[in-house]
Amino acid sequence: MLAIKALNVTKVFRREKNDLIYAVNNVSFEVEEGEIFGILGPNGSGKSTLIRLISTLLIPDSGTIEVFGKDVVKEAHEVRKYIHRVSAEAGLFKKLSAYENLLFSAGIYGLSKKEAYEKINEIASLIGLDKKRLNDPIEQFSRGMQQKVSIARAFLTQPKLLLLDEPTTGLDPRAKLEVHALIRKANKQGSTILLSTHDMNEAYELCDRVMIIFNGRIVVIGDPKELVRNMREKYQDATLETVFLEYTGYDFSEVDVEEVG
Ligand SMILES: Nc1ncnc2c1ncn2[C@@H]1O[C@H](COP(=O)(O)OP(=O)(O)OP(=O)(O)O)[C@@H](O)[C@H]1O
Repeated sequence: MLAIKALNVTKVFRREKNDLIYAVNNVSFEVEEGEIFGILGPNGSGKSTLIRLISTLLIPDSGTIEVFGKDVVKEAHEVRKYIHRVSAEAGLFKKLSAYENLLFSAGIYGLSKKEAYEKINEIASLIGLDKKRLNDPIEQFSRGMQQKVSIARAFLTQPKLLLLDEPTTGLDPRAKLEVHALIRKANKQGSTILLSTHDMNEAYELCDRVMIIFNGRIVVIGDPKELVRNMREKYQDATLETVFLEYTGYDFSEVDVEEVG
């Protein structure tokens, strides 16, 4: 079964009267159930907009998106049962402790208090969240720690589709690896994963397929290892970063570096 089927999706933002931004421009792609699917693209290329469309937070101007066969506009209520989205703005209650935030979410998802405590402790140790600090209010947490709490929240339940908008931005290298392990674990347990990232190593290691978007349009979709292999025919030491730069039209060899002194 398809986890996501997007067909000719366009989302336009109006800045001023005649100034239109095609944040997502006639995009079609499919994500198979069970995949870890990465969205890559420069700043402002439309990654977050696309994730917000899939998670029913925005309505497309044209085209359709189905999540496990349900239309994100006409059957938004059904779609919301399948998904959980994590984004950079952590969306936590700042005055409440991490525990309280997680218990609150667990309650919404119908976990008993006992189940919730067990789950929270398990996930906290998996992502290296200091247990001693779980009772501190979120506003006293660093950005990375807040990010970890919002990731922990996503793993309290087993969503059919996990939408992770730059889940590891701002995390230290160890925390990144811990989150990667958690993503793999959730995937093994049955969650399909869609994640956006600026970390090419992360995408290369984690994703079954990646999609690079540029100015709201898809420029390439494929297995990252295969994309790199193909690129090595042109550049011997190509990495996914080379693929990214090639497809998004950036060429650093053309940048003049001014020498000072
Ligand atoms: N609510 C909005 N109103 C107006 N323009 C918007 C809105 N949201 C996004 N945009 C514009 O749509 C385009 C795509 O933005 P989006 O946030 O989807 O990019 P992104 O690829 O997620 O970027 P980043 O990597 O910087 O997070 C940008 O030009 C952005 O300014």
